[in-house]
Amino acid sequence: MITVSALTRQYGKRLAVDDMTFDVAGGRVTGFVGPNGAGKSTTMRMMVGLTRPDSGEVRYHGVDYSDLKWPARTVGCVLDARMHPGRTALNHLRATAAISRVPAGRAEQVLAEVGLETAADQRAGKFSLGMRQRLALAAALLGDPQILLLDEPSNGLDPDGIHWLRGHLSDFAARGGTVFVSSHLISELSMFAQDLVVIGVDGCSPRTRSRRSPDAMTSP
Ligand SMILES: Nc1ncnc2c1ncn2[C@@H]1O[C@H](COP(=O)(O)OP(=O)(O)OP(=O)(O)O)[C@@H](O)[C@H]1O
Repeated sequence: MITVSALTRQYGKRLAVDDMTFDVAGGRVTGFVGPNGAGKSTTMRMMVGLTRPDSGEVRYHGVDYSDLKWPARTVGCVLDARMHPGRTALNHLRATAAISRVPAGRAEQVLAEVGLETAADQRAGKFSLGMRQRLALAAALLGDPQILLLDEPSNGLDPDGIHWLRGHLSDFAARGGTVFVSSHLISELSMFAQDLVVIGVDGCSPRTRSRRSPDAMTSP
């Protein structure tokens, strides 16, 4: 369970995230939907300590992210698909594994898990956006986390890739994992998310709500 309480972040005069409160249940896929500029990325970055909130807090089973014993092994993130262009896919994962203190052997496993084993020795700089998204997901899976936070992970994926991603995330949740995945398209999330957090253009909490059934979803 992730609890987001009264998160607020301002950039200059722009209130990017205003008093955002919601929770994310374990063992389910929760979609995070809102239009461009609504504050989804800023919220997700604050959830893993990459952007400092002006106020508010995020707790994972009651524990602050900065106090988690193994943050990278607890929470796997795809917050952007940038990576060192000169590194091969396998070397990128090995380097990430080393930083996260994960056994290097996991690199091959997660590469196969995302269907990139035949591209192991190709440089990431030559990858399509869809392949980079798969590689970013592989990096997020390295630490065998219980929680996945994914910001627009289907960007650049073709229809087969999107179908594969939905299945992969649903399986992850069915095995007890927690998935929090953003999109600006409610139609995309409604295909597989069980819960939904909807935010408006000003990223404010009063328009944030959870739905417990895809059948009940409507456009924000
Ligand atoms: N580093 C930053 N500096 C200044 N303003 C920022 C910064 N990051 C985000 N913003 C602003 O905060 C607001 C929310 O941006 P954010 O990227 O969180 O929205 P989003 O919902 O993820 O949008 P998108 O769907 O387009 O990715 C926007 O107005 C954006 O311009």
